[in-house]
Amino acid sequence: MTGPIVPPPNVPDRPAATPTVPGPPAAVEAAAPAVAVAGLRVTLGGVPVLAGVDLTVAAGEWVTVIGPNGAGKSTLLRVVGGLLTATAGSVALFGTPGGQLRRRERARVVATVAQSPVVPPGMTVFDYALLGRTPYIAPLGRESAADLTAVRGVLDLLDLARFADRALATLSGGERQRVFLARALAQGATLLLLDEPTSALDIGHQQEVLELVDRLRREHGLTVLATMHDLSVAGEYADRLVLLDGGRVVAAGPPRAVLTEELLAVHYRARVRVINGGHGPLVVPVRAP
Ligand SMILES: Nc1ncnc2c1ncn2[C@@H]1O[C@H](COP(=O)(O)OP(=O)(O)OP(=O)(O)O)[C@@H](O)[C@H]1O
Repeated sequence: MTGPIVPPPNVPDRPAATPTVPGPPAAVEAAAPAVAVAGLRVTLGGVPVLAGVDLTVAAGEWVTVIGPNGAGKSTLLRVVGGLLTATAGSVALFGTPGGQLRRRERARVVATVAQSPVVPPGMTVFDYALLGRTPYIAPLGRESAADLTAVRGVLDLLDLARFADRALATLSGGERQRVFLARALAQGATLLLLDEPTSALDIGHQQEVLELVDRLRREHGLTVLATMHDLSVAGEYADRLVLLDGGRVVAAGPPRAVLTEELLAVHYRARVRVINGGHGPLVVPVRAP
């Protein structure tokens, strides 16, 4: 990305839910956590995937869920984003029970970048990012000039303007991953759910994208709930890490408390060295002697 980073036009100025969200008065909403998950259980195909998860994310906070393959990280994000219904337990977004949010209202509050979103065949990059504006467009209506401006702004922000007219399917994996994020930012939601958002990005674009998200968080009150496999990067950007294993939270706290050689040996069966980094611990895999 070149040039100054500017926020997309529809990212709200404050972290609390927008007036479109039903529920308690604004003063109460502002104090409510962005995400409050309690006793969450999910059973899929007869298998317990989440086995009683509690999780709170404060408004404006960045929390990253880590854990080995199959731990339940994506499932947790899907439930928080309203894409999957829990077997038991509760989810509230900015103080409003998730079940009370209608689809359009939810889309103004929470935007999800899934691991492998479905790409409609033949759709251009611009039109895909424009899908993020759906919650603001009346049924059977057309997008407004403000919607088009918002999409252009987000594509500029993510260094994607030159791809605007290209079919999304013709982009590289990393370029496409930035387009998925563009659609989520165009949505202007206050809560961003990022499931492995940088897994296909080169190290430079990885830093640019995460710095951009962090800047939007600091300057515009975005709340971020992410999953990541790169533990060093997870620790550098998150205020808190939540370590999930077997559908349960087994550790949670600041990166220094969670990224320890002992915990990573037990839960990832990994041999690592943890060293001090600028913003958080750095996790270096080491071979057996
Ligand atoms: N529809 C389903 N039926 C049965 N099991 C499922 C279903 N969907 C997911 N699972 C299982 O639930 C578990 C958790 O999956 P999930 O994708 O949440 O894990 P994850 O922590 O995100 O993993 P990864 O790091 O590999 O992306 C896995 O063991 C997965 O096989």
